Amino acid sequence: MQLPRDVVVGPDVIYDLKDVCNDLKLKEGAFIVTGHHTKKIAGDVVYDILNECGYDPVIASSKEASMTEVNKITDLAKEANSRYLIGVGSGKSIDVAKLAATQLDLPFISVPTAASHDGIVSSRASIHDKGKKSSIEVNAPMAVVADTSIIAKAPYRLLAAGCGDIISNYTAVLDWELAHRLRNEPFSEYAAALSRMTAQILMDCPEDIKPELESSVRIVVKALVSSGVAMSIAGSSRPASGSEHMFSHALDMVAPNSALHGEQCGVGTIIMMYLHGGDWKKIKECLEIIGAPTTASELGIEDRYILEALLVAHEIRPERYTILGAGLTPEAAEKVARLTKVIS
Ligand SMILES: NC(=O)C1=CN([C@@H]2O[C@H](COP(=O)(O)OP(=O)(O)OC[C@H]3O[C@@H](n4cnc5c(N)ncnc54)[C@H](OP(=O)(O)O)[C@@H]3O)[C@@H](O)[C@H]2O)C=CC1
Ligand SMILES: O=C(CO)COP(=O)(O)O
Ligand SMILES: [Zn+2]
Repeated sequence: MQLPRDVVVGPDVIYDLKDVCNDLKLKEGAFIVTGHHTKKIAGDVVYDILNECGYDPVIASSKEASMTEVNKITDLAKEANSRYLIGVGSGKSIDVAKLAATQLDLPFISVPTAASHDGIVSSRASIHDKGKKSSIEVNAPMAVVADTSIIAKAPYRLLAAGCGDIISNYTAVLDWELAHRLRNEPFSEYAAALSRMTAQILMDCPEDIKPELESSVRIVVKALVSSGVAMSIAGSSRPASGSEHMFSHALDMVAPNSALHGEQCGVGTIIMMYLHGGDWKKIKECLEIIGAPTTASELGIEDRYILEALLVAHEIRPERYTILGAGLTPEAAEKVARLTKVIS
């Protein structure tokens, strides 16, 4: 099981990065991967911290989570004789750095600027290749440095999306239990309990999640870390990714303008909870209190793409058995989307 060795969460902890690197015996040879917006917000700060230590860092921006970008970063880091990689930014930058580090068999440090999903800590990377997005098993970050002052200043939409990704653990675990019962799929009680408890903590206090509040960011980051740990224990994303994630991955494929990963997973959780016969109204209410989307129009996605995604979601990962089984009929897809008020 791979777990981060250091997880540092709190205000201004970006300035503890030097101590984290020293603790991990990582000094010279840092390669920083950041995003176009997040370079100014945190990438340059990380560069300056390591430069002042005389660690001679290299910094590069990555525009998308694609295999082309991963290979570009891998080549640049190889040329620079880098000894470790640091992903500074949101999901895209972290995934690119994580996979490049794995390809080079080098340590990786995650410095998220937004708490938008549990990829900030997990041993998975979501990468586009030849028109298809795949979730790839990679080395887990050696350390996670989550500066809650920086994350609190990120657009609130990103934090609300992170909550959707956490709440989706409910239906992911229900799907996993179903696959265990019907298909004898290996199941970890411990990973499932941790994942469910993580979602429960958030569901118990949705009103504590508010814009620009450092305490809200802390709740969400800690939950994302727990979700990542649950996936590491399971050795797969099963505890945090079920039918609701398949729906989100399907939306990424069929909708011309997809929304944020966590936003789509939150809406997917409402629908899949209905199919499981669970309390979908509670999920919807909780997302509404947080200020995360609960309808197609709030996602900025036309109703017809929601229906299309529901019809193909079961094909996304045929080996992962879920409540979607062999797929919904068009009538059933429309019924569930209307009853849950996701489409009108
Ligand atoms: N590895 C895993 O397990 C998982 C990976 N993913 C993947 O992650 C990606 C989505 O990540 P997500 O974070 O939702 O979205 P993005 O990575 O697309 O980031 C959204 C935007 O927010 C910006 N941003 C980030 N932090 C700040 C900040 N502090 N202030 C202002 N702007 C900010 C980013 O800027 P910039 O342009 O600088 O990046 C970017 O433009 C997808 O590729 C998805 O597949 C999703 C779930 C799990
Ligand atoms: O997003 C994830 C968990 O929240 C990762 O899951 P996937 O394996 O579906 O990419
Ligand atoms: Zn997710």
